[in-house]
Order: sequence, then C-alpha cells, then structure tokens
Amino acid sequence: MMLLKELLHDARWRILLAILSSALSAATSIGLIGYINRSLEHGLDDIGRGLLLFGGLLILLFISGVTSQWLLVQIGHRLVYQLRLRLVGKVLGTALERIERLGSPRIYNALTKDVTTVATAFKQLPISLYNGLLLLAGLAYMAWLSMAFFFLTLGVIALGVGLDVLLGRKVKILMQAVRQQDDQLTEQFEAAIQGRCELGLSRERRHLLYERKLEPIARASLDASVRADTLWAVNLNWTTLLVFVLIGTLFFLGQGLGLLSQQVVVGYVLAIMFLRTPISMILDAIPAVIRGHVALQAIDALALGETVQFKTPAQAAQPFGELRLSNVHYRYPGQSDEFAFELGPIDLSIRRGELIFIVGGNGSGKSTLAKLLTGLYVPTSGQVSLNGVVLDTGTSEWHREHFAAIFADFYLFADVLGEAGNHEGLEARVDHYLDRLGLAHKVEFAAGRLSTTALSQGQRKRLALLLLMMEGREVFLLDEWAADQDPVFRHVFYNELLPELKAAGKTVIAITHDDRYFDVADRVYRLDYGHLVDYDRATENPFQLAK
Ligand SMILES: Nc1ncnc2c1ncn2[C@@H]1O[C@H](COP(=O)(O)OP(=O)(O)OP(=O)(O)O)[C@@H](O)[C@H]1O
Repeated sequence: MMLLKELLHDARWRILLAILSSALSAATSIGLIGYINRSLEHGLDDIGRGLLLFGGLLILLFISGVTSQWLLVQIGHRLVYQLRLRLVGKVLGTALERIERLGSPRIYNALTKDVTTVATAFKQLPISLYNGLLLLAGLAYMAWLSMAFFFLTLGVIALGVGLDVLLGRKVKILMQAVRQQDDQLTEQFEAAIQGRCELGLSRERRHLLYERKLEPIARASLDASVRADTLWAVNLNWTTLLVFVLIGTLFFLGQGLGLLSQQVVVGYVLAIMFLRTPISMILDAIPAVIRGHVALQAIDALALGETVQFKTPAQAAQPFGELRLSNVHYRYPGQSDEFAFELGPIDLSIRRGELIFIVGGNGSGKSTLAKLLTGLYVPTSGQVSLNGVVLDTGTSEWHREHFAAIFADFYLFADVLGEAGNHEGLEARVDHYLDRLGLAHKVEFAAGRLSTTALSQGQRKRLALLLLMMEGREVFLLDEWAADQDPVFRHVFYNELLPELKAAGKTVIAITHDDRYFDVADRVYRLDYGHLVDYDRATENPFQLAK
C-alpha cells in the first residue's frame, strides 16, 4: 500500500483538478435535468433565453466531462507506468536471498498480472469517482425536491450498501484464493515450459503435471471465480430491485395516497432513472477494485527492498587489496531445523593477484561461499571485509563492485558492457576474445550486442567469460566454469587464460573439480559440509570427497 500512497501523492494536483472538473461535470448534468423538469412544470417563458441556457449547459457539460476524463485517464496510465518501473526497481534492489525465497512465479505474477490488475482497478476509480459525484449531485437534487422522501431513499440506499459490504467481503476472500492459485498455476506453467525435454519423454510425467497438478488448481480457481462473480451478479440484481421498489413507493405515495406532488414524483423518477447508470457503473467497478486491492496486498507481501539506486556508490570501487573472512557463518533464511545447511566457521584471506581453487562435494557449500565472497549474501554471523571495509547492507553494493562472476546458474546477457558501463571502444577486444574463445565463426559483435546467445552450454559459458573480461572488474569468481568445456579448451583455460589473468593483476577464485590442473593455483581449499580446510594436493583426491 505504501507504494500506491507514494504514487498517489505524486499525482495529487492532477487528482484534485480531476475531482473539480468531475464535480463541475456532474453538477452540470443534474442542472440540465433540473432545467428540463422545471420547464416541464412551468413551461418556457422565453425560448431564446431557454435555448441559450440549455446550449450553454451542454457546452459546459462537454468541456468539463472531456477535461475530467482526460485528466483521470492520464492519472490511470501514469500509475501503471510508475508502478511497473518502481516494482522492477524494487526487485533489482532486493537482497538475493529474498528473491530466491520468493521464487520466480510470485515475482513474475506481481510484475505482470498484479500490476495490470491494479491498473484496471485504478482505471475504474476515475469512472467511479465521476459517477459518485453524479450520484451525490442527484441525491442533493432529490433532497431539494422532498426531504421526507429523501430520507426514505437513504434507507433504501443503506439496504443496498449493506448487502454490497457483506458480499464484498465474501468476494474478496474468494479473490484472495484465486490470487494464490495464480501463483501455483504459474509454477506449473514454468514446469511445463522449463521441463519440456523431460515432459516430452515421459507420458507419466505429462499426465502427473496436467491431471494431478495443473487441473485441480485450475478447477479450484474456476470455482472460486464463478462463485465470486455469481455473488456479485446477485448483488447487481438486488440493486435493480431496490431501484424499482423506490419508484413503486414513489408512485404509491404520490399517485395513490396523494402525499407527494406531481413535480416531486416526476423529478424523482427522472433523477432515479438517470442515476441508474452511475449506480450500475459503480457496482460494476467494485469487483475490479477488490481485485486491485488483493493484487496490491500480494505485491506488499513480497516485502521487496528499497528501489535500487543507479548512481555510483558514495565510496568508489578502489583497487582490490584483500578479502578477509573472519569466523563467518551462514544459514539460509527460514532454515532452522536440524537438517538445515550451515556454512562455517570460515576464516580465509585472499590477496590481490592470487589464484585460489575451491573443491568440495555436492552440497558442501561451494556456491553458498561464492555468494558470500562476492557480497550477494551477508553472513549470519562473523565478518567479511574487503580492503578492511566490513560487508554489511550499507557497504554491500560497494563490495560487489569489485567482483565479476559466472555462477552455475548464470544468465547470459547479449549486451556487452565495458568498464565505463557502455560498449564504446570494445570492438577490437571483443573480436579478439571471440577468436580466442573459438566463437568467431558463430557470434558477431555489433552495436554493443552479441549476435546470438542460442548456443551450446559450453559455448554460452565462453561468452559469459568474454562479458566478464570486458567488465574490467578486479576479482573473478568462476563456479565450475570449465566443467562444460571440451578437453582442449579446458587446457587453454587453465594453462593460458587463468595465468594471463593473474599476470594482469586479477584475482581469481575458481570452484573446480579438475585435479589435473591444481598445480596452476596458488592455494587450494576444500569445503567439507560447510567447513573450509586446506587441501593437500600431494595426498588428497577431490573425487573421494564427494562420497
Ligand atoms: N536457496 C537455498 N535455500 C536453502 N538452502 C539452500 C539454498 N541453496 C542451497 N541450499 C543448501 O545449501 C547447501 C549447500 O549448497 P551449495 O549450492 O552451496 O553447494 P555446492 O557445494 O555448490 O553444491 P554443488 O557441487 O552440487 O553445486 C545444500 O545442502 C543446499 O541444500
């Protein structure tokens, strides 16, 4: 909700102007009805003056209506634009642990579905505001016609609103369920797309996904949606019924019992018939507004961080000197049971220009350690410091500025960025590395972009290495980079590229299992279920550790 409040605050002047022009438009509409009613009752004394007044009111109605709608439409679309940008900004500014915990389906749904739902709701708000003002003007006119009957009208309205509130609550609960089911559905959609090879091979797995996972969630979502819309349809018909109850009472009191004058009856009937449209438009808008509210709650529940800042950190990245870990422990958030993985205690110091290898079995904590070293995770206890500056939420961006990494689940961007954050003057170096990495025949570099990223896994990793070389960071972290390379290229990597990086003053931390090349490293460490120990190249074999 904070996000919406901020955005509404930014648009407060536009909103005020829109309310004023909507009020003018609504007052003019009611003025026109009053004028017609008065003319029916008293006749027209002066046709010229009457036409002028009627024409003037029509022009005012047109101008104020168009102005209010123009302003309100702008507010609605701007809100979508700002909401999208702020939300992506917040995702970019949120700690990696939180993003990993939320999972991609929830974030995708917030960025795509929730933003659109909030937008749809917000686009209803201006229309409802306009219709609400019309309704108020109509009620004021009714009160002026007959105060006694106006109180009766208020009683009928209270009956209508009472059911609205009651059903609105029920509808909201159903819509919250539908929203949760949306996340579960997106999870299954993701499985259907990402698991296409496995699903293509296994009829049983397709059956499981379609019949036992997807279909029950889709059906529950269908049932809840139908129930919500049916409840609201009942409400709409109840309102129509109340409108006719009001008109019937009016005729009974006026024509039957003679308690109301002809002018009051005709005025009321005209006003009620006129107000039927704004009333039904408001009621039509309510489900969309409830959905918008549910979507905003879903966005809030993500508990994203602050919007990312694109300006350079106050402290500029300085030459890398030393990375030090002192008594570092790390536990994944929310993991507290006895089976939870814990990294640490870890004490380690890595100095400029060193080539460090880390080995260890599956699940021993190598990737977790890599994220701690690069500042993507903040330790649960103990200290990580770079050039003596302790890593915390305030310094983590500055810390990260020193690193470039290729993780096991890396994403390959097609845009190439140099040290200055653009692609100017990179052509010769990119072409040189495309050639060295054996990709010159497959990939071209033009206008700052690689011509393709649709390559084999080993080739994609080579392109990732090229991007990393261009960024000019001081410390490289490579998580099992060579695992997907052929023997020839593995040799080039360990015997040519790594020594070249070291000679250029770069610091390289490589997670690897390639014991044939361990002699290239200055130091080799072994991770043993979260504990870091020195690895003895003379006596140990990394593959025994994986047992
Ligand atoms: N996002 C996460 N949330 C909770 N636990 C996690 C998460 N990621 C990893 N773990 C746990 O942390 C432990 C270490 O995982 P990590 O990925 O660091 O191991 P690794 O040594 O890199 O393994 P591998 O060689 O298989 O890549 C594992 O037991 C894993 O279950």
